[in-house]
Amino acid sequence: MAFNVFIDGGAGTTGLEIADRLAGRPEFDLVKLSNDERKDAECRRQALNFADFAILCLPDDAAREAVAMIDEGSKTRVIDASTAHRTASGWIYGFPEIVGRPVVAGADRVSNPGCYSTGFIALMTPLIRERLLPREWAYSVHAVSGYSGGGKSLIERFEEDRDIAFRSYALTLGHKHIPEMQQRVGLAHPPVFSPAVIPAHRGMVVEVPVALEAMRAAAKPSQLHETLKAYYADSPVVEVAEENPSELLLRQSAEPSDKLTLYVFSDEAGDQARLVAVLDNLGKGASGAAVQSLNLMAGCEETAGLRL
Ligand SMILES: NC(=O)C1=CN([C@@H]2O[C@H](COP(=O)(O)OP(=O)(O)OC[C@H]3O[C@@H](n4cnc5c(N)ncnc54)[C@H](OP(=O)(O)O)[C@@H]3O)[C@@H](O)[C@H]2O)C=CC1
Ligand SMILES: CC(=O)N[C@@H](CCC(=O)OP(=O)(O)O)C(=O)O
Repeated sequence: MAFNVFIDGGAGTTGLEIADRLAGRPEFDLVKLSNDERKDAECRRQALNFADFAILCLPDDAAREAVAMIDEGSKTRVIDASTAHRTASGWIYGFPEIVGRPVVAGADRVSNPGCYSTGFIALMTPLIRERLLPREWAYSVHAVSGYSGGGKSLIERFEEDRDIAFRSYALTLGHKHIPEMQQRVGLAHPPVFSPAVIPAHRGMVVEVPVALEAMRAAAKPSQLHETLKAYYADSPVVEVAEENPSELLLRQSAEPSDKLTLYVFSDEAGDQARLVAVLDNLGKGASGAAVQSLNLMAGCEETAGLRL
């Protein structure tokens, strides 16, 4: 028998991409609300309680409201794509490579990682756990995202104003992904985060520069690379590049992808490195990650429906 899946916010950017990845999957039946019903509280409440799985693709407040609509003792299991529950107790962080596949598989409340956080956490967690980089350092993170990362409103803005070549933002600091970056990696200080948007629909580069010599790190870049490679050796989604290209490009024509690729670039002496994650903000950064968690929770093959 198929599982009933309700995507609350299913008409939005993340929701539509999740539906695409579930299309043609006999294990899942989508519970659909009409355009008139999709924001009606009673229709949503019924769908949320009827579903085996509710995937929330909503702004944070609406995601909190949706969780509150689920009756106590209801069988509904939740995957929340918003920021609302990423550091909340009682929620499992939906990053199977980091928290463990069985942990996600057995969870009833899963919070999907933020897109930028996905790149940062993937790069940093193995290296901090192995004590190759210090927890106490004040790290910086630089990133660019395709404009679909800002949902329908940012898509509209970039598609109307074709003159924007680059948009740096979060200039008062304190971006909403910082708490999950710090907490999940276990850092002593919040990283300084500088995100930007480029005129491409999708795609993301997240970079952490590490001054290995200055921070007296216990490792050279080759060890960082080997450690990441060993950590993700059994992952069908995360790959660690064997060869370093001379440049990294995001393409405006990029197709959806659920892969996450990690690089370690360094100088010849090995005193400095640039740790870089390349992903699709709508893939492993959002919808692909949600489907990966759903697969594990439903007992399906981890990568079913993913674009790898
Ligand atoms: N886009 C991305 O790359 C990523 C997004 N996310 C997160 O996923 C969530 C969804 O984002 P995204 O898909 O980009 O956003 P969109 O703005 O594209 O979609 C949000 C959808 O939610 C609907 N909605 C808003 N309020 C309500 C409500 N009260 N009841 C029912 N539906 C509602 C909107 O309706 P309407 O169509 O009428 O506006 C819209 O369809 C957000 O929390 C976002 O931060 C996470 C990682 C990456
Ligand atoms: C380009 C852009 O605007 N990106 C979004 C983050 C996208 C994402 O990961 O969303 P959530 O953390 O909300 O789930 C932002 O910086 O707010």
